[in-house]
Amino acid sequence: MTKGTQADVNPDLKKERLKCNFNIQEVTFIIDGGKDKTLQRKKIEDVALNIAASIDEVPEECLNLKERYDNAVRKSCVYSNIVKNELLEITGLEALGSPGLRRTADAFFKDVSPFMLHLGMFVPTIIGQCTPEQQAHWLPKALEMQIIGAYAQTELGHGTFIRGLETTATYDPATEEFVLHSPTLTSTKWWAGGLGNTANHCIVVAQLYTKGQCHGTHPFIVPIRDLDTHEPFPGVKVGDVGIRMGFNTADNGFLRFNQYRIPRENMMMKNAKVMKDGTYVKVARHEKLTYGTMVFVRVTLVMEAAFNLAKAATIAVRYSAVRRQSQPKPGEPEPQILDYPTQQHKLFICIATAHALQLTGLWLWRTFEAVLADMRKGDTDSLPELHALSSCLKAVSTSDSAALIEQCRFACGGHGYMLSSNLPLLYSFVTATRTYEGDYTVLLLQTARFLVKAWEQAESGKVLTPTVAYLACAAAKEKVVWSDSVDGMIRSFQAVAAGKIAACAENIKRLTKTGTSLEDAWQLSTVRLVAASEAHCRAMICQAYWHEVTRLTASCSASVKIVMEQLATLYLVYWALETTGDLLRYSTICESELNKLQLKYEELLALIRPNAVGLVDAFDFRDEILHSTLGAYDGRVYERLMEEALKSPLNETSVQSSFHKYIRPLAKGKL
Ligand SMILES: CC/C=C\C/C=C\C/C=C\C/C=C\C/C=C\C/C=C\C=C\C(=O)SCCNC(=O)CCNC(=O)[C@H](O)C(C)(C)COP(=O)(O)OP(=O)(O)OC[C@H]1O[C@@H](n2cnc3c(N)ncnc32)[C@H](O)[C@@H]1OP(=O)(O)O
Ligand SMILES: Cc1cc2nc3c(=O)[nH]c(=O)nc-3n(C[C@H](O)[C@H](O)[C@H](O)COP(=O)(O)OP(=O)(O)OC[C@H]3O[C@@H](n4cnc5c(N)ncnc54)[C@H](O)[C@@H]3O)c2cc1C
Repeated sequence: MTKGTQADVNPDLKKERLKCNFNIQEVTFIIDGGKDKTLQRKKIEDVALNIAASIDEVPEECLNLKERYDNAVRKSCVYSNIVKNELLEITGLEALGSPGLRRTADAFFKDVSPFMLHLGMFVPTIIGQCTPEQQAHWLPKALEMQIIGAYAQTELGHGTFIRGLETTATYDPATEEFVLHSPTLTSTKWWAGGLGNTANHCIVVAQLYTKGQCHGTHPFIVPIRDLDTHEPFPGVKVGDVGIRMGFNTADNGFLRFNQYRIPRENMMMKNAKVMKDGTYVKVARHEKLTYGTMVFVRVTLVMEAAFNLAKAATIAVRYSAVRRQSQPKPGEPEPQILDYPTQQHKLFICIATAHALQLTGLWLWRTFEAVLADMRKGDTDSLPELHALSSCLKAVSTSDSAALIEQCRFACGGHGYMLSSNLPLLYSFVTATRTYEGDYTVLLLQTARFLVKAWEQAESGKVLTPTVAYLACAAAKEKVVWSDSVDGMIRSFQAVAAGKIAACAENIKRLTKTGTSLEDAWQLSTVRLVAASEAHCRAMICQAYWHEVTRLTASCSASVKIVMEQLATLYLVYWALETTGDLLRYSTICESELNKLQLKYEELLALIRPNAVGLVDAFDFRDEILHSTLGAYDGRVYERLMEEALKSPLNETSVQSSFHKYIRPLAKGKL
């Protein structure tokens, strides 16, 4: 946070900060995952942001496409040197996934670094899919930036359906090489970040053929450009996919192979090997371990969703404290828009959701680490549950985050539409997360597979894994008794999820009994399955969020415990009100209880109101990271809007050349 002197701060924001009745730093520690994490993050920010402050002479958005890309590469090189020489020194390799690194990256790039996928997927895939010997070869080069990599899985014709990928890698035992080939237009690799112009290496997911047999998709490390000249190698055709809604500095690319050869050792061989003679050897115990990088990234995307939403909430809440509009009481001054309950309704759920996703994301990360530890011992039993968990949480968190960031933009009125508010860019960046790394619907359907199986196990009295244990109680199929206590609301959300899952299972059973194939019965139930999966995910977020708040505030000051619990309760009540139809169907809630719930919601808005600015201050974003005229710590909104407007290239001269060329001749009838 760039606090400046108190004299510079907008008086309304100053008053808001005096109203705040809890210790902001304690909340920051909770959100970061502990005091040590906060201190480490701040240390990283202090190192990196000194340099970031002067990194852009002209605002990114005023450059043309090519200039923006070149500028992003320049900044990426500066930034990766800082990462390599200074930040990794602070925390070791762990820094790659640290919040400090994520945050400081945003100070350098308003959009996205073309190196993001190198650190975000290329390096993690080397760690997850290579043997120790392969890691020893590739990892130091990647970390030293001697090579830059991308992750090319998606093709023009297929993204979701990985088994349908068309690129082939055919083993030739005579030369001990794989021959990579793109047999059709639709087999062209498409979308990989960093691939278009930046990367010289690429992880390519291709159908593996050896001894005339196809063994399904496997990952390969493929050199695509000469390290000195950067020219693509013969047999490689690579380029940019064209202008996108966002991600325009991410360098998303396409890639085609024409009988292109790589050494046998470039197959990533942790989970499967091809021997010199072409014999295929499966090493992994679980069929889907080659999908490991996707699971890893889905897990990280939950906290990524929280992070971006927290930024938008900070911008919109600070702006709403500064902005005054309308005159609800004649003769009185215009109120701060934050005083309108409708504005509170738009914004406090954003703060609460950012907390819910961050705390759930930290819990998911710990679960991921535990599953990874089991897998290192050869035990893959908990992988299906992790896949189900990470799939639905990735889907719901990214979808909620995108929708609420857009809500924050609406909450800022016209000024929210300015690029300088940073809300449009944030939205275009986050809305992509709903699609990449697994589309929303597709991932919810993956979780649904797990849920239907779990329901069948519950019905037959089998022991259930922790995240679906609630289904055992629901097998009685009676409406749950409604209570507006926190536990009561969570039980009701679980009853809704269980009821929906049961209805799906019954529908599938009914259809198959009357002669429909299982595949068709599944398809005919998918609208309900997605809804069931979403309800399960919501119940899980509510439970994890409340559990974490209780655990983490046990040793906090009373005021912090109160404000954290108010927010968590708001989240639960909000979702109860959003899903009243479901509650009426699966719980005993009635009209009077719904009215009581609405009142409780409105009371919570009023209780949170004095702490709203304190709560977003607790996200602890420095101005260099927020990049927003509306959201800076000092609240000098109007001054900043004017300063940014004056930087527009259209203000460089008072008369544009187009006036003399077109408008004047038009007026004189000479055009
Ligand atoms: C200088 C540096 C600057 C900055 C850097 C700083 C910071 C950056 C840090 C952070 C930034 C944040 C993020 C960065 C990361 C990425 C950003 C952008 C890029 C995105 C990249 C991509 O999108 S890569 C491509 C991703 N693609 C997908 O996700 C495809 C989705 N499809 C699938 O996953 C699968 O095809 C499918 C799951 C839908 C179906 O698979 P299929 O093989 O057909 O399986 P099924 O037949 O459906 O199921 C069979 C059983 O297998 C089980 N299953 C499926 N998947 C898994 C799995 N992953 N794990 C375990 N089990 C799995 C499934 O449940 C079935 O089980 P049953 O028991 O039911 O049979
Ligand atoms: C900004 C961005 C960056 C990306 N970066 C990378 C990258 O670095 N590397 C990489 O390999 N890929 C990358 N991707 C690709 C991304 O992973 C895919 O776009 C994503 O997995 C969705 O696949 P698709 O595009 O094939 O969509 P499709 O699967 O064609 O989806 C289209 C529609 O069909 C529906 N649908 C599809 N299958 C089913 C089904 N079985 N049941 C019901 N509905 C279905 C979907 O819900 C969706 O509504 C990126 C994409 C974006 C947008």
